[in-house]
Amino acid sequence: MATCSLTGARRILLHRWVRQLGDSVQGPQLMDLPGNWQKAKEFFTKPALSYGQYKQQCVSLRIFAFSGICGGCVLSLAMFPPKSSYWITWSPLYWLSYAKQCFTGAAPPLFLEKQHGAQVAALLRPETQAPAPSDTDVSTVAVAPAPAATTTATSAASASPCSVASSASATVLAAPAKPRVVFVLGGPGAGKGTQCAKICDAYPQWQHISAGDCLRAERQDPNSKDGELINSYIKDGKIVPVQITVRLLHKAMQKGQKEGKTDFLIDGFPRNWDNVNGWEEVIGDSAEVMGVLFFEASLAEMEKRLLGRSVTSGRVDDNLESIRKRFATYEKETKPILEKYQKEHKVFKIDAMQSVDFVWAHTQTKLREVVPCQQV
Ligand SMILES: Nc1ncnc2c1ncn2[C@@H]1O[C@H](COP(=O)(O)OP(=O)(O)O)[C@@H](O)[C@H]1O
Ligand SMILES: Nc1ccn([C@@H]2O[C@H](COP(=O)(O)OP(=O)(O)O)[C@@H](O)[C@H]2O)c(=O)n1
Repeated sequence: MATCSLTGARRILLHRWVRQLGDSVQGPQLMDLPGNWQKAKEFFTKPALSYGQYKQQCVSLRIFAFSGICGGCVLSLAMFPPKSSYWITWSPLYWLSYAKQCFTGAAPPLFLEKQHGAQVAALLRPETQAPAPSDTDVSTVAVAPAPAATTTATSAASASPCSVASSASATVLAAPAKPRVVFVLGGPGAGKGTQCAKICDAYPQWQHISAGDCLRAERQDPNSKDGELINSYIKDGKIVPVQITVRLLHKAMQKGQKEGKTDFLIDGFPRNWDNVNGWEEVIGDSAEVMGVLFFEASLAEMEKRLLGRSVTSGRVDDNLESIRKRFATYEKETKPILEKYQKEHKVFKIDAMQSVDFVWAHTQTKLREVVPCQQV
């Protein structure tokens, strides 16, 4: 009995103590959101008459303030993501496409599919590198005296296609044995040229060669016998016969090599089977095709961009009629080419619908995957 009344007295004391601390608020349960919302609103509309009421209003308001701030932070992170390539690689926005790639086979293979070799002796004596390239054959350039490929590795037989060797005291870095090529594809106006220009600005070993630019330059040449033909093909959004295109690409690569370039972005090529076969015949094994950067954007977005570009480009094909024809050619002829490279695990997709800066960050990440041993 005595114990019982002692417990009762303690309870009353404790209750009073808690009340003085202001913890005895009475109101809706935490999960009663409508009730809490009512109380939270009262914070602004109905001044509290007691401390208990005031505390309850604060507690209710806190629930909405907390979720509002957290929600706002998450939303702003999604809308204005940090410009870091790490974020772009691992952002939840890309999880779905990565999961898809696992099943469609578009992901790059985990293990090497072919053998890569390197002349270790030559690499350890870089001063004995091959002479300057000749005018006629891309394949004659063994090691260009250019900005070297710039990642260190532990072995010359490294999995990467760069020629890299290491010795006990120092690591010798050398340019690749063959010129390395990355094809850049995507619909007209997807932003291929814009991103290629950024790559070349940032990394001097790269050269941007746009098939379209080569053809337009050739068309302007009064001595060219192909000028008229090129003009009519471009106007109609059709693909120019590959003999013409690949000759111009080859010439541009040779010029780039003389200037010390080792890596080439071949933009807008190959656009159909004719292009693929022509490349194989003329360039073939003399260059190493590392992969395809594919800029993916909707037709509506590309049309909008091309119409924007038409204001200043002065291009005969930047008008609605030619644009639609180019889209048709892209859908019919270029997409099957992408499938071919996809089967070879060589396609590296980039979401080109985002802002230029966002696409640029993603491009750098992908370029590192295509050419793993270079400094990008
Ligand atoms: N990510 C982007 N967002 C908005 N506009 C872009 C983006 N990338 C490029 N553009 C613009 O779209 C137009 C087409 O870009 P361009 O790089 O010439 O495309 P492509 O070489 O694929 O035909 C240009 O006017 C360019 O400034
Ligand atoms: N490999 C190629 C690339 C371009 N071209 C022609 O050049 C035009 C312009 O190509 P481009 O790459 O400069 O421009 P976009 O269509 O990418 O904006 C194409 O529409 C084709 O007519 C070609 O015939 N073969």
